Amino acid sequence: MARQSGVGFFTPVRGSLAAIIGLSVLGAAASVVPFIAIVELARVLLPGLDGESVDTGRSWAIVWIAVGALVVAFAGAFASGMISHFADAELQLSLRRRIVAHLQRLPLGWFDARSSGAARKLVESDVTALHQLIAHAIHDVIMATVVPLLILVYLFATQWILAVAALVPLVVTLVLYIVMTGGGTEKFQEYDKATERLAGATVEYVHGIAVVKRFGQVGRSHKRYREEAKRYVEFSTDWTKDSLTPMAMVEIVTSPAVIIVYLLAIGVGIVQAGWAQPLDILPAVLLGSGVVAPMMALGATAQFLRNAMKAQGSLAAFLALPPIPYADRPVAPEGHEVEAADVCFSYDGEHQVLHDIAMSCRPGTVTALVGASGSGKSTLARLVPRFYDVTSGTVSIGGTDVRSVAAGELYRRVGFVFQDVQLLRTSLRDNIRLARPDADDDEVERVARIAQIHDRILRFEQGYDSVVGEDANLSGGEAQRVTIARALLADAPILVLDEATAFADPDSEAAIQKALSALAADRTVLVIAHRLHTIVGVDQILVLDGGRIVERGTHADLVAAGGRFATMWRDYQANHARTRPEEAKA
Ligand SMILES: Nc1ncnc2c1ncn2[C@@H]1O[C@H](COP(=O)(O)OP(=O)(O)OP(=O)(O)O)[C@@H](O)[C@H]1O
Repeated sequence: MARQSGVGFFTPVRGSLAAIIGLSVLGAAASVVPFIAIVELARVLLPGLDGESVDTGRSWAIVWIAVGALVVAFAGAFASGMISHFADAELQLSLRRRIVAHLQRLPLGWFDARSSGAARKLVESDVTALHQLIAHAIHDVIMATVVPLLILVYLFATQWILAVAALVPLVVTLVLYIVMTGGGTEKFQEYDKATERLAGATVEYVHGIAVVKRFGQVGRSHKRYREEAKRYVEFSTDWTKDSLTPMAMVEIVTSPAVIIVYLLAIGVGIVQAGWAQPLDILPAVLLGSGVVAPMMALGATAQFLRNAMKAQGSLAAFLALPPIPYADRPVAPEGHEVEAADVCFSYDGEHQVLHDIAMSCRPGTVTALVGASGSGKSTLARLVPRFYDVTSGTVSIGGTDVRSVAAGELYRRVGFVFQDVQLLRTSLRDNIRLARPDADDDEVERVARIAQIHDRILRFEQGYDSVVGEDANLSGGEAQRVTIARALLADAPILVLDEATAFADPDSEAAIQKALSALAADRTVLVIAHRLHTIVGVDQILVLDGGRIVERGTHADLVAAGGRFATMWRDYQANHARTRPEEAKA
């Protein structure tokens, strides 16, 4: 499937590719002609040494043909180089557009499960890797095949024994290459793996340095890095050692001087044997080294080609990801009730993460999802804004299946604030009014006040015009309050919230709680609750365990029932009486 969608990659530059191939073949062919011309010129001029008359007209014709061929060779190489760079730019643009268009059609969950680095790698590195293929490799490969082929045809036409002799260095080189690369792709795969492992260990070492230092594990992490570096060096050394002798042999058999002397020796032999005229040696001496030389230039190209193939594979796999389907005839929801009926869900089609979920969240109420880590709270919450589609059953808003609601309509109705806060590298003002770019400054400030972030913003020199990541470096809790302000301004009637735990310094946490309460007023709210004191007053609590709702009711109901929630609450209070007495009492 991945392969199929890769087929269309080059469609926008098909014409240019044909031109590149045509011009490269022409240039390659023309580059051989001057050498043939020298041989032919020798045939015309050398008899003159013996006092015979020389056909000057023919001599000049040959010279002009050689000059013309040189011009064509240079022009062909220049034009194909130019077209290939234009085609490369065009291909990169078209691919980047396809990637971005496809990104927009993917389920939001795809982004959730990946860092932004994954998308960046596709758009930047993988697309750039194709540059070498279009801009250089096609021309190089054509030169490396057409030139030797034409030379061999010419040599066979003039003196077949020398033609066979000229083939020998090529065959020897190919055999030596096979020996050096350990019989094909295996060694390269091993090399790739060693490089990847070393890169992984390096990243882990550099990124994790703060954490490992904190836990006194520097030695361990450093050890892994050292081991991988050692393994890499050992692999490279072994490989180099194994290929040292064949590499030296390749250098020798492909050296033009060696080839010329070798062909001269054979030439002298066959002239002595009376199988050829002295002039018949000239073509092989002049052109013989050209059989293997262009092939040698392919060495560096091969590595770029492998990268390009890999990039093409990952781009094809990405473009083959199924987009989220939207209804041809969207239905507008009537009301803001959120319901789930018989919902089952699996990320991978094998392990079911949610089982037979039924829930109903009425407008103007707050529903809290609680449960152990991994019980499925985030997954269930993410089904409402269609980060993923249910495997079976339905999630609906206002009585309409979310799959039947138009994308824009769905995001207008369902706001979400998750913990992995995403702020854009633009002004705080624009970050807040992302969903409503027409909102005026007063409105932006109003929501920022409610979200408890206004004062903090004013403390930046540029205030609301501070650019995130440049003028304004926000803490996790502050960033989350900016996204709360954004959600307030977007004014979606349904809200899915992930209560912050990651940024739980007491001041920030209290501010976030206040901001969240403001956000919740008059909406249908589904909140993933981690700290139970914050949900004492909510309208209903759904307790999840292993992807099932095992209890539901108000806080008082559930505590009175003495079931799982009651135990959670007791444990929570016991823990927090020690750490945060004011919360436990709440
Ligand atoms: N993107 C994903 N791909 C595959 N499996 C996933 C993905 N996200 C979560 N899971 C799995 O689904 C199950 C439910 O995870 P989920 O994040 O919904 O639980 P949770 O109750 O929200 O946990 P936490 O409180 O730790 O956030 C877990 O077993 C988790 O490993």
